[in-house]
Amino acid sequence: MTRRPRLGEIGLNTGKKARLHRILHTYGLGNGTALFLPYDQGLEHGPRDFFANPAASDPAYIVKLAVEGGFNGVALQIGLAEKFFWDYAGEVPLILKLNGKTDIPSDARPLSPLHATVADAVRLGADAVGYTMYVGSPAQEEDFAQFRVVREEAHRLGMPLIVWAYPRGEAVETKGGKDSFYAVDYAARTASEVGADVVKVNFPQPDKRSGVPGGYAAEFTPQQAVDAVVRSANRTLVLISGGEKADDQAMLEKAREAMEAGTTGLIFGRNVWQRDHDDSLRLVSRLKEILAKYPND
Ligand SMILES: O=C(CO)COP(=O)(O)O
Repeated sequence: MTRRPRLGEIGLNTGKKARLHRILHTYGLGNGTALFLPYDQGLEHGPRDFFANPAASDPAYIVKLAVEGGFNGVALQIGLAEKFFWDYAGEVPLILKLNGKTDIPSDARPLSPLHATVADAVRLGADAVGYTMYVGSPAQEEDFAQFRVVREEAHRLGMPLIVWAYPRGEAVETKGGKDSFYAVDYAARTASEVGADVVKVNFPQPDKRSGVPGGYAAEFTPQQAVDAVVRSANRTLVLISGGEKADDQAMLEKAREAMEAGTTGLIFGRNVWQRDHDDSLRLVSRLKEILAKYPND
């Protein structure tokens, strides 16, 4: 296992350190791990994600679930944060997603435009901001320029910056696919190089190409692949996302492998809220049993 970086050694300014400390050590299990509830799928995928559990289309239901489940944070876009976080402010950390897009246009030139600022996050009492970066997109240059402005503002205001690092674009598809180990590993490295405090990646899948260089060997076990991703992220903390709803056993195994490999935590949305309320909380307790085994100071 790659040793997960400690908060005290990742070069944060005071505001960033205080906020990340609150997220990791005051909320959730308080043991330095994190379980986040993301809720930007209504923008990113549209209403179809709520068909499995219509109650989840109500943001108030989700923010309450984040409090009841003892999450380390709930990730919302500005519109929902302004209307629904107020009732629970202080009870669960807010991660304000600053950019986002729909999946209606073709994915030829993925770029996620900004809808909010770090100053909005401060006003709303957020403990972190989230930025989606499409690594490898033909619009990467614009993305990097947009990100630089956010990074500077986050630094100035002492706000931890979490990058949702998504490999995207035609070039990525010819190099193993967006969820391949090559692409996820590169995205984690990119996020750390450009200044993310925390990076969120999908669980890496085996590379579909044959004859890839040794470092991307297809014989890696899933856990070895995540281990390499954590190493690539170096002093940027790594979160693994849940993805589409899958079998519980498979999800729990994914969570265990990720934590065993040295990730700091999990960001599971659809797998948590695309089921009824009590079932969501049951899965959350099982995920927390896993996190409890990997404390971090
Ligand atoms: O971070 C995420 C979306 O913003 C991950 O969500 P899912 O777990 O639903 O894939």
